[in-house]
This record gives sequence, structure tokens and C-alpha cells, in this order.
Amino acid sequence: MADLSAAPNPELLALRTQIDAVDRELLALLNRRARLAQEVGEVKKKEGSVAFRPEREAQVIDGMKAVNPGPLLAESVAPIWREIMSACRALETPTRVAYLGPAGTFSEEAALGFFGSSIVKIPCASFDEVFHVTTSGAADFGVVPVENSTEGVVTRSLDLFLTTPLFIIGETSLFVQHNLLRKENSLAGIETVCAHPQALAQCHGWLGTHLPNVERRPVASNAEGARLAAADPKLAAIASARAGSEFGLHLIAPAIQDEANNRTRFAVVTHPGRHPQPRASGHDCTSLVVSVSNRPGAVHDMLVPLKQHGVSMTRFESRPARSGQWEYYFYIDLQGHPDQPHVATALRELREACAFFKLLGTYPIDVH
Ligand SMILES: O=C(O)C(=O)C[C@]1(C(=O)O)C=C[C@@H](O)C=C1
Repeated sequence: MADLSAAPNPELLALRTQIDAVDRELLALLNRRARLAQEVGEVKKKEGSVAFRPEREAQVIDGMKAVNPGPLLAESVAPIWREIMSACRALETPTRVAYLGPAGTFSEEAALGFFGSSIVKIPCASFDEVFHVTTSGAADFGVVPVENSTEGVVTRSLDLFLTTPLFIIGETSLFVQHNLLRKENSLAGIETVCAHPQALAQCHGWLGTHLPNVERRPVASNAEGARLAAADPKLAAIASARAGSEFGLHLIAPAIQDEANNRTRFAVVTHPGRHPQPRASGHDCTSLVVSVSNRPGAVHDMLVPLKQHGVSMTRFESRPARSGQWEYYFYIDLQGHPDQPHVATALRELREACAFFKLLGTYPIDVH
């Protein structure tokens, strides 16, 4: 191994001098970009429109990925430009984002991944509170999980979509690695494992094998479990490595989720009175919730217009309507935007076949 205390290698020094010069050029260019964003912000203020434009941000990222000559990896382009746009957006107006806290949750990671780090963070105690503060206007946007590749839908979020006026303006998905964290650096002596019920379910197999006689305690969030585990050596938590370092815990067992490729999809919601529906970006998803009358063939009839007008359905989920009559709400995701004539026609005909129809939102498909 090279001796780091020796005089620096002249070749290395020369390369670093060049990097310093490029960084200064980049900084000048970024400030030029920031001034342009400020001017855009002034124009928007004059016309009374909103700062955040998810469709424009998706197009910028798609465009940069398309022209990237490398060696920068394609997957590095999106996070870099998200941060640049986040910093530029913050010069136009603050973006206040609510999510399930405390610090270190996957919801926080999803919020930062979608909006970049130049935001005002509003950590909440529950999904209900995220919807509440976003509805009241204390937050501009809320970020909530909607489905997990191991556990399926996050039922509370879907139910809240139905009962609040909020609508979806974006989506983002995260690779979710769960870790067993604890104050002591060993598995021995754990009496209780604390985590959000979704995380306990996603690690059901591992817990059964390695900690079969340990109590599983559901708590409001994984980060809350980590906070509790930091105060009591008999407790362990299931949470992200970020939550572990936030609360000074040892990582006892990494990646204990039952599915190696465990992903969670989050929806970004806002209030229709404060934000318009995003325009078409070219790669969009439209989400709805519907119900049909309880008769043979009703679900089939409702879906026929999608086939007739060539609209792909990417998700179909049912939830009990809680009427006691074996009636259901269907949560549907379609590919496309209502500004496209074939999507608009399919939606109109589908709506005619439904007893209940609510458009949950139309938004750019997640770009990585
Ligand atoms: O193009 C705009 O509308 C801008 O405000 C600029 C910008 C950007 O930095 O590129 C910033 C915020 C918007 O969400 C979209 C893009």
C-alpha cells in the first residue's frame, strides 16, 4: 500500500490541480444556471404559477441521460441533476416536504431522493399526519409509501387517498435494505425487536430462523425503533444503516429482509388547491380508484376501454369498501397522461362504466 505520509506524487498533484480548475468552472456554470432559475422564478411569480414542475425536472434528467457521453455512469446523472435542480428550486421558493419521521426513515430517504436535499423537512409521527399537514397547507408536499415488492400494498396510504383531497404528482422507488441494529454488538440477550409493522413482515423469515423466541414489537417507524433501541440494551431495531448511525447503534446483521431485491414505491402528494396537475412529460402514469356495481362481468366491462384504446394497465389492486357487502375499491395505474387523446377517451369510457371514479393523479414515471 502507498505511504500516505510521504511527499505527494507529482502526477497526482498535477491531476488534482486540474480537478480544482474544473470545479471552479463548474461552480461558475452552476451559479449561471442558478441565476437563470431565479429569473424563471420571477416570471412564475408574475404569472402566479408554482415553482415545482415535476414534468420539467423529469425531462431535464431524461435529456441529460440521453446526451451523457460518459465515463460518468448513467445512474449517476439523475441524482446529480436532482440536487442541482433542488438547489435552484430553493432559490425560487422553499419546498416544504412532509414524510414519516423521525430522521433516518426510508420515507425521509425517498423524500430527499425525489426533491433533493435543498428542502424544508417536516418529519411526521404517522402517515395520517403526513396527509393532514399536506392538506392543511403546513407542508407543500407529502411523501408516503404505497407498495412494497415483498409485502404488497401499504393499506393505510391507499385508504387515505380515498378520503382526503390530495392527489399524486410524482413517484419514486427505493431499494430497501433492513438491518438488525442494537446498542450491544451481539445477538445474545435480545428480548424484543422493534420496527414498523411493514418491516417486521418483510423480515418475517429471518426473525423466525435467528430470533424465534423474541417478541416482535410494532412501532410507529423503523427510526422510532432505532431510537428506542439506543436507550435500552434489551431492545433491537430493524432499520436502515442511516438510522443506525443516527442513533449510534451497532449493525448486528445486515440485509435481513426476506427478499434480496426488496423495493418500496412512494407517492408524492399535494393539495389540488395549491398545485396544478403536472403536464405530460412523455413518460407518465395515471392513477385512479374506482368501484363498480356488484354484477357479473362489471370489472371486465370497466377494463374493456383500456384495451380498445391501447392503454396499458401497470397495476390493479383491490381494497374492501368496508360496506360489509363484499364490495371493493380498485386502485388502477395506467401508462399515459389524460392530455393524450387515446388516454382521455379510455378514461371517459372507463368512468362511464364505474359506480365511483376518482382520479388520484397523473405524474412522470420515476426516472433513475
Ligand atoms: O424550468 C423551471 O420551471 C424551473 O423552475 C427551473 C428548474 C431547474 O432548476 O431546472 C427548477 C425547478 C422546477 O421544478 C423545474 C426546473
